[in-house]
This record gives sequence, C-alpha cells and structure tokens, in this order.
Amino acid sequence: MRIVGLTGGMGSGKTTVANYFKELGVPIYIADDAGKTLMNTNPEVKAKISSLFGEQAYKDGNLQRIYISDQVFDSPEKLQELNEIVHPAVGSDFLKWKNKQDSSYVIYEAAILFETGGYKKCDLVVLVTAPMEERIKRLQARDKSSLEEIEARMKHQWSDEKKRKLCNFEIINKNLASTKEQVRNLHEILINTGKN
Ligand SMILES: CC(C)(COP(=O)(O)OP(=O)(O)OC[C@H]1O[C@@H](n2cnc3c(N)ncnc32)[C@H](O)[C@@H]1O)[C@@H](O)C(=O)NCCC(=O)NCCS
Ligand SMILES: Nc1ncnc2c1ncn2[C@@H]1O[C@H](COP(=O)(O)OP(=O)(O)OP(=O)(O)O)[C@@H](O)[C@H]1O
Repeated sequence: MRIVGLTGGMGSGKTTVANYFKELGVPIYIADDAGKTLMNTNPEVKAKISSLFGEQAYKDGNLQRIYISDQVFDSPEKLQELNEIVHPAVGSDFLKWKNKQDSSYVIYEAAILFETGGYKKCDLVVLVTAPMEERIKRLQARDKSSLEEIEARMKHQWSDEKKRKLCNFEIINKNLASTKEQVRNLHEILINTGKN
C-alpha cells in the first residue's frame, strides 16, 4: 500500500482536496487532527506538554490551543520542542491506522510535511497551492484570524517554490470545479501506477 503525502501551506486548501479524495473512497489520515487528539488523550504526550508549558496548557483536561499558539508561534525553540513531542506520537499512530486500511494507497495530510522531513516516509507527495492573497483571504474568512496571526504561522513554513522542488504532483486550487477535476485525474494516475 502506497503512502501519498498531501501538503500545502496554511489555507492552500489541503483539507478541501483531502475531502475530494475521500469522496473517491481513499482513506485519509489528517495529521493536524490526529496531533490535537493525541495532545488531549495520550497520557505521555500530555505529561510532556504540561511539563514544557506549565499547568495552563490544560484546562479540565483539554488542551488550551490559543495559549499554546501564543507560546510557540513567536518562539522557534518552543515550537521545535512541541513538534518533538507531537510528531513521533503522530508517526506511530499513523502506522497503526495504516495497518487497518485496505486500499491501493492512503493519504497522509500534513501542513508541514516537508519542514518535518515526514515526506521521506511517503512514496510520493502531492502539493496543494493557491495564490498567497487568496490563502490569506480564505483564512481570514474561515478563522477570523488577523494578518499578524496568519503571518506568525506562515513564517515557520517553507515557500511554495521550495516545496515544489520536492513534490511529485501539484494541485492548483483556484476554483473548486477545476480542483475536483485535478483530484479525479490524479486519483486515476495513482491507481494505475500503483498496479503491479
Ligand atoms: C499550536 C496548536 C495547538 C494550535 O492549534 P490550532 O487549532 O490553532 O491550529 P491547527 O493545529 O488547526 O493548525 C492550523 C494551521 O497552522 C499551521 N501550523 C500548525 N502547527 C504548525 C507547526 N508546528 N509549524 C508551522 N505551522 C503550523 C498549519 O498551517 C496548520 O494547518 C497546534 O497547531 C499544534 O499543536 N501544533 C504543533 C504540533 C504540530 O505540528 N501539529 C501539526 C502536525 S502533527
Ligand atoms: N478553491 C477555493 N475557493 C474558495 N474557497 C476555498 C477554496 N479552497 C478552499 N477554500 C476555503 O478556504 C478555507 C481554507 O481551506 P482548507 O481548510 O481546505 O485549507 P487548509 O490548507 O487545510 O488550511 P490549514 O492549513 O489552515 O488547515 C476553507 O474555509 C475552505 O472552504
């Protein structure tokens, strides 16, 4: 079973694209969601996060995402420490999940697949791109976040130019009909090239 990495900068449309693959019956693992679940449920991960960020990291057992975001996105060292707690836990959770799937390929969706080196564990990688002004507009509409908050996260992510050099396929997410068509075409390619 091949592992197809799906990545793209913040607001590029990864989840939108992942949902189109899901409609075609492809099993999807969303690393950002899994990370959040593990941060709320895995006792070892919770203990490490509490010792790194203090008592305020959890309230009634729930991760305080805004508090953590404020701590990490202005501090590369803190972000790296958090990543070092969360990413290995996500990696092993993914392998357990993958072993339960029955499909010619699965999708591993992660915002920072290249930045973490996670792409090396994938058989191939699909990059989702969209013009920066569009991405910012979409994020402001979706999350009501400020430009400063968006930029604080984006500065920890590679540029599309850098990612493009390492990806196998690119989906350009401008209008949704064309994006869906690109996903359908790519799915055919992935199914056909996966046959022995
Ligand atoms: C700091 C946290 C709690 C903020 O949660 P929040 O719900 O606000 O954001 P969410 O996780 O949905 O991320 C939204 C977007 O922010 C960007 N982002 C998230 N984590 C990172 C990171 N470590 N580095 C760079 N950008 C990031 C991505 O574009 C992502 O799609 C959360 O992002 C987190 O735990 N991040 C560190 C762990 C991680 O890397 N998770 C993602 C892959 S497993
Ligand atoms: N082609 C498009 N046209 C208009 N809106 C879009 C398009 N693609 C995605 N969107 C909207 O833009 C927002 C961001 O898309 P999505 O959540 O798929 O991006 P993402 O890359 O997963 O974001 P993040 O990195 O923040 O998790 C969503 O509200 C989505 O509905």
